[in-house]
Amino acid sequence: MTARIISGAAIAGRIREELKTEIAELKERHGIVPGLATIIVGEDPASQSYVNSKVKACQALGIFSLNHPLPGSTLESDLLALVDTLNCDHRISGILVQVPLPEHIDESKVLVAISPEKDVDGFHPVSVGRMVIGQPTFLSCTPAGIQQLLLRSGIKTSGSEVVIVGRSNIVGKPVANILMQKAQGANATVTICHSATRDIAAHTRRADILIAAIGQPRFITADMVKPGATVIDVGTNEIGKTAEGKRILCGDVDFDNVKAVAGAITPVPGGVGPMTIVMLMANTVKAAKLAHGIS
Ligand SMILES: Nc1nc(=O)c2c([nH]1)NC[C@@H]1CN(c3ccc(C(=O)N[C@@H](CCC(=O)O)C(=O)O)cc3)C=[N+]21
Repeated sequence: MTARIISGAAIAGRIREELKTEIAELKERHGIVPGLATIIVGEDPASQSYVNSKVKACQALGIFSLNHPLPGSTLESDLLALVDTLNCDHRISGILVQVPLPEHIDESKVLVAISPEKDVDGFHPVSVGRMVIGQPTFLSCTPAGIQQLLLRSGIKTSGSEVVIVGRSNIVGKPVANILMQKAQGANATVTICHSATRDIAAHTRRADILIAAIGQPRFITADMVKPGATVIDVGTNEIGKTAEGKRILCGDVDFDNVKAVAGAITPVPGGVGPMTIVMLMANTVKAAKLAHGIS
């Protein structure tokens, strides 16, 4: 058997088309242009490349965007002051501060400084809290993208065994919460594995849906996957550069071998990554509507 490839790139393309229509309507009927502000501190090339993709995605959809690249030596107080300015800027519907931040800046302080109404990343404790108790909120983009991938590929989560490897605040924990939620009928039975889990493979082999968000190239091998399972690969590990200096990416899943066992699998690149970006656009549109009382 060889797995069906779930193309995040294709599904993200369809969501982009839906958003384009919605954005054009907002402009025509209400004179509203959604706006996204991105802040990046320091010069990490991977972070710069993600932020560039976000800015490009905004331009393609008709979302106003402001990027603030700041030097790595930026003071925490200056970053907080910029967030505050953007909180008050009526052109800006959503604010994204790229993480990780340099060591001298307290990430949690910066994330709580973002107004929850503009928290399109869904990292503010208020957004996280609302998500956990199933209230309407901004869902963080990678977990929301995974949910859309499953929904739009016809993969049933209700009653399914979902096993997540990785317990980060930006992927593992939120995706677990979203998929176990009764709201929208997600209703999965969720297990989270991490570095202290005894016998990770014993858990992953039970998964109907296996989500790999570890940050280690090819961590999930074929023997860890139940035949026919759906495998979602959240990893974006840089394993080298081409002769032209382009990054070579590899997921957390040993794709070539796992695809012979799995029923469906997401590739890297072209899987979860493009979904993350399009869900950020969706959250920005949602923030603009909320700010203007349009539902
Ligand atoms: N505040 C904040 N919000 C984030 O959402 C956030 C962040 N910080 N920090 C870093 C992670 C990582 N992340 C990715 C986004 C897109 C791709 C993506 O589009 N990947 C392409 C390949 C891109 C390439 O070729 O470099 C793909 O998988 O097809 C990957 C990773 C968002 N993150």
